[in-house]
Parts: sequence; structure tokens; C-alpha cells
Amino acid sequence: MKLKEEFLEKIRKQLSKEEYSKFLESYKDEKISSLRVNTLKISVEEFLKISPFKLKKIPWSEDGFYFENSERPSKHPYYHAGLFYIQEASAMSPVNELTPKKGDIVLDLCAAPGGKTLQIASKLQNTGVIITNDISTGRIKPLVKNIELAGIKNAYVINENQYKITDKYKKKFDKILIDAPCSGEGMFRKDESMYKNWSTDEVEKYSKLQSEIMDVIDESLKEGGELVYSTCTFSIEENENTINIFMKKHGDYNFIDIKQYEGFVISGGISRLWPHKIKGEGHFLAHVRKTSFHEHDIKEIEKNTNQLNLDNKPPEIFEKFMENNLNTKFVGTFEIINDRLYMLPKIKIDTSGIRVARSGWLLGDIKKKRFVPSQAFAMGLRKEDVKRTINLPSESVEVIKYLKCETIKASGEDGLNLILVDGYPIGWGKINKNTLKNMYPASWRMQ
Ligand SMILES: C[S@@+](CC[C@H](N)C(=O)[O-])C[C@H]1O[C@@H](n2cnc3c(N)ncnc32)[C@H](O)[C@@H]1O
Repeated sequence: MKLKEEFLEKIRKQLSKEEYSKFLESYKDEKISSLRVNTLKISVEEFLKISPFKLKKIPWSEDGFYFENSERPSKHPYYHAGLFYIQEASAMSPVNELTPKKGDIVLDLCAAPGGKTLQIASKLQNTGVIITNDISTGRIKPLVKNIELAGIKNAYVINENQYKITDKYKKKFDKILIDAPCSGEGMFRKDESMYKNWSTDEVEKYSKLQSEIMDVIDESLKEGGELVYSTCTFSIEENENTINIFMKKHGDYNFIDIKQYEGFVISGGISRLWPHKIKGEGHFLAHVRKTSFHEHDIKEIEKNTNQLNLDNKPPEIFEKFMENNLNTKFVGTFEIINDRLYMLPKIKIDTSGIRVARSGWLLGDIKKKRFVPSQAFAMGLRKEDVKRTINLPSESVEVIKYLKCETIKASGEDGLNLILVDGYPIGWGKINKNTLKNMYPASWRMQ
């Protein structure tokens, strides 16, 4: 790869001579591949027992692992069971730093396609709530799919800009992640298209946008709340400058010391991940806490964290479905939106006037007098929740055929079955005399 002189000049200014030549050398390194185990579905220990891939721990992520470049995990049925997500190693550092805690209300403002939302969800373990947002309508679809595949039940997926969000949600969030749109310099090794579009004008354009986003989103963070700002770029304009402009303008924030890992270049609340110092791509993160305190904020916070009434009865049609098909009786707050039944997260979030793509766990469609369970429902279940299941071994031809939406032969009880791979749900099917009518969604078909 021939790097543009203007880009190299900017890097030269940031590094010593020796560091700079190591940085250039890193462009000749082999590509680095990594995944993160989805602990909503399987513990790291269990995954390591069944993993068909040779894995090596990523130091800064408790559930992140490198795999060998010869492997193709996204083609494995476990990927389709949502047991892991392919995520670049450095990209795991912002959520590791933010460390959402069970019960937190978290905003992931620039979320698509969802790698970091999934990581936040693993930390929350379906407690609290995640508002996961992206401004791009086109990128909402993959975000929704990744959330469904991962079995996340406590997220609202929304499609707004920072102004709309701040207008609606004042001092609402315990934690905010701004994984900002950027010039992507840290990803040049991985994605040449980012490099082709790079120019100093782009750097300037993004730095303005980042400052605008940060300036506005401040109002949405609770007093005492934490914010991580991250990019996958090297330019000072988009990193140190953005966070320093923000800190100057908003005097009520302090930096939080960043967790130290070998190779991270840390100065107080700011960290840089350089590709010649760690096994991963380029990244930047800053961690800050809002510190000011006013009497009226307490009332605001209390109002915001109202719990939903948990005894809300499910619609009769779903009661019947549970009786006939499930061992578990789900209780919670149910809502029907456009003939689709959802179970909402336990913390009440007012989404009126907001463009919402998903509200919590999509259970299924109500079609005339029938309840048709959704793929998202299947992906959020455990095998024990369902009366009839068909287990397909991960090495079988049948599981691949199922994931390719083909009809297969399978022995089991007639009726609706949850289809499993080695005990982990992958979708629905109906058995009739040893033939499985495939209900795997065409849009999820394995390629
Ligand atoms: C670096 S990517 C996010 C990657 C994502 N966090 C992940 O881990 O998969 C930046 C995202 O910001 C979105 N974006 C750009 N401007 C935005 C804005 N003003 N508000 C919200 N999202 C924005 C882009 O559409 C893009 O999907």
C-alpha cells in the first residue's frame, strides 16, 4: 500500500524517528483477526470448550480473542447461533474502558453496525437499557440484525441525530459512548477504501462534526455520568483537539484515568492504540466524568428511571402460544406496535416523537388470529424455554441446509420446534412427519 505523503507527514510529526519507522513496518504485518464471545448466550469458559478455532486472548478484553487468518468463523453455525461476533481487537477497548454496570442506562450514539452495542449488552446482561442509535437509515438494518442475532432484549434501536436525542433525553444516561464518525486512518491496513477517500479536508470535516456531536450530547449525560469518546483515527485534530475543546467548553467534566495495558500510550484520561505497539489497528479513546451537581437534577434523575409495571398481562394470543409451545412463562411489559408484539426493557423510556426501529425484544407478528414467533424471539431463548426442540450437530450437512433455508429431514415431535445447533437456538421450524418446514428468514440466509 502506498500511503499519501500528506498523511505520512502528519504521522511523522507525532512519532519519534524510530517509532515512525516501526509504524511504517506495521503496514507489512499480516492482517489481524479477532472475535468477541457473546456472554449473553455462552460463558467464555464454555465457548473455549466447544470452540473449533484456535483462540488467543486479547489482553484488554475479557471476552475477546484473536483467531488465525486461515479460519472462517463467520461461516460456522456458531456464528449463526450468535455465540460470537467478529470484532476488530482495538475496537473492543472503548467499551472495556466505559465498563457499563448492570442496571445502567447507556447511550451508544454512533452505533451501527453494532459491535460496541453488543459488547455493552454483554456487560449489562439484559438489565438496564441501551439506547442504540445511528443517524444513517441504511445502517440501521444491519444494526437491528446484529442485535437480534446476539439475543439482546433490552435495547431501543433509534435513528436520530444528536440534537433530537438531547432534546428528548435530558440528564438521562449513566454512560454514553461516542464512537465518532472519523477519517478512519487507523483502519487503512484493514480497509483500503478508507485510505482512498482520505484527505486533509476530510480530517477537518470530521473534526468539526465530532465537536458538534460532543458539544450537544453533554446535556444527555447525568451528573456523575461517564462518557467515552473514541475514534479509529490518528489525527490530533479528531482526537486530542476534539476532547480538549469539549473539556474547555464544559468545565464540569474531569478526565478518568484510563486502564493500562501493555502497548497503550496513555496520558491521564486519554489513550492511543498504535498498530506498531499492540496487536490491533489504530484507535483513540478518552474517558471523562461529569461532575457538577444541582438540586433539581436529583428530581430529574428519579423521574427518568421509573420502572415499568411488570405485571402487565400479555395479550391472550401470546398467552396461548406460551401455553402450547413454551416451558417458560414470560412476564414483563408487552406492547403491540403495527401488529408486532414486543416485550419492553424494564426501565421506562419515552420514545414518542423518536424514530424507533426496535423496542426491546421483538416476540413476533400477530397475523389475523395467529401469533407467528419472530427470529429475534428464537435468538433470545434458551433451549430449556421451549417444549419441542430439534438439535442439529454443528458438523452436520443438515445444519448448513437449514441455514440456507432448505427443507430438511428431521425426526421430532410434530408442530413448532426451536432448532438448535449443539444446543444453541438458531431459528424456528415446523415438523410434519419427519420433514422440517424451514422458518429461517430469507434475509438471514447463509451465503
Ligand atoms: C465508527 S462508526 C460506528 C461503529 C460502531 N460503533 C460499531 O462498533 O460497530 C460511526 C457511525 O456514526 C454514524 N454517525 C455519523 N454521524 C452521526 C451523528 N451525527 N449521529 C449519530 N450517528 C452518526 C455513522 O453512520 C456510522 O455508522
